[in-house]
Amino acid sequence: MSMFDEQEEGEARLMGGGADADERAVEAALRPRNLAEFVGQERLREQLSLVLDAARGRGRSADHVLLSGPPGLGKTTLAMIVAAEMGVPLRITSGPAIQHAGDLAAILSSVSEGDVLFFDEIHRTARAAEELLYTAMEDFRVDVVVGKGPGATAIPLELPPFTLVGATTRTGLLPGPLRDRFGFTGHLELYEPQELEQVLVRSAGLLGVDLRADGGREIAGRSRGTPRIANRLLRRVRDFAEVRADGVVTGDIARAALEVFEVDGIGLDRLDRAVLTALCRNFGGGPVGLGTLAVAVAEERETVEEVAEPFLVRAGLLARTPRGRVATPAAWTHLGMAVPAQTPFAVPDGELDLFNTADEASGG
Ligand SMILES: Nc1ncnc2c1ncn2[C@@H]1O[C@H](COP(=O)(O)OP(=O)(O)OP(=O)(O)O)[C@@H](O)[C@H]1O
Repeated sequence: MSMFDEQEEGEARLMGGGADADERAVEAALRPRNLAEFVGQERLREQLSLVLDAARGRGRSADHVLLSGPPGLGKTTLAMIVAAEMGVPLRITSGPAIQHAGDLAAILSSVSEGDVLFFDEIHRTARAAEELLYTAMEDFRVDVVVGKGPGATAIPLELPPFTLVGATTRTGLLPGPLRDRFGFTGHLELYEPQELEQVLVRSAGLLGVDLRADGGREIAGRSRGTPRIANRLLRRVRDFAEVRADGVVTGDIARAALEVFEVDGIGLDRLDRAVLTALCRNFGGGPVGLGTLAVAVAEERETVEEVAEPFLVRAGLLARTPRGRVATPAAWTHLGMAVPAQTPFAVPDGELDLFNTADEASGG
């Protein structure tokens, strides 16, 4: 992986495997190019537009921006929009691409005045590089250490002012000093179905798909609050409509297509259902540690936590508690199982963590 890397696919599981280059190209083509085209996230859009207008008015580069939220909600898109709105180039790198402080120093020293540096998965940056980031962000300076041991000297390297746009799925994983160096922090929320319908209408227009209102409603309702998923489902429904029908995407066509692709009525896919099923069937509804749950569904902890859980929590099917993951009665009902007389879903006040992660004491 190069230090400046292309955006990796955060969520390719829907199609059962990595999205190929074509899929990525289509995704790129569907990205909104400016804030006006960006659907939803009203509050964040307003705040960001104020930050950018003010910076433009002062003729300065914008303050550093931190964007957090589950995959596929538009963090990369917003970073691109920040650069476009400021009329400056965008450079892209990511936490995992930076293994050593030197990697980061190389990137920072190649940044020009005003550039926007998009730093994806910033919470995964190596510790040694992180400290370099502190002075780079605050003082536009990096201290490059030359030599080793007692003879080592730090040579300060002045940087031109630039804007760092950091993206993370979990703000809580960022060390305080790093978080504090962002002048503006925005959290992206899962989208409402009506907003996803707007995303779909726009995408259908760009892709030349004949999407009817009921088709859009059906797809939006099964997109787990996520524009990336809405756009992917639209493409799969289009495949189905073209191969098995006349290409028009109606509600019936969308339902039939999504059944083929194993996306259920509320948008849960195979992984979501596997997590719920394991929780209800293997662990009696919990509480169970995240790690144990991840092993039970043969997935990485991060995938369960960052990809499956946010929507399961939002749908009221799963709760994160300090003692572990717990199924709500609705989970059994959704899986078509009888709700046990006593479910573990009796969470003391204040222990229910609906949107953030309470890493359970048991660790899992
Ligand atoms: N608000 C929006 N309006 C319209 N389309 C959107 C919006 N947000 C995201 N999209 C679409 O969803 C796709 C995914 O968005 P993006 O890559 O920006 O998400 P992300 O949050 O950076 O995801 P990850 O964390 O996985 O990198 C893009 O192709 C874009 O077209």
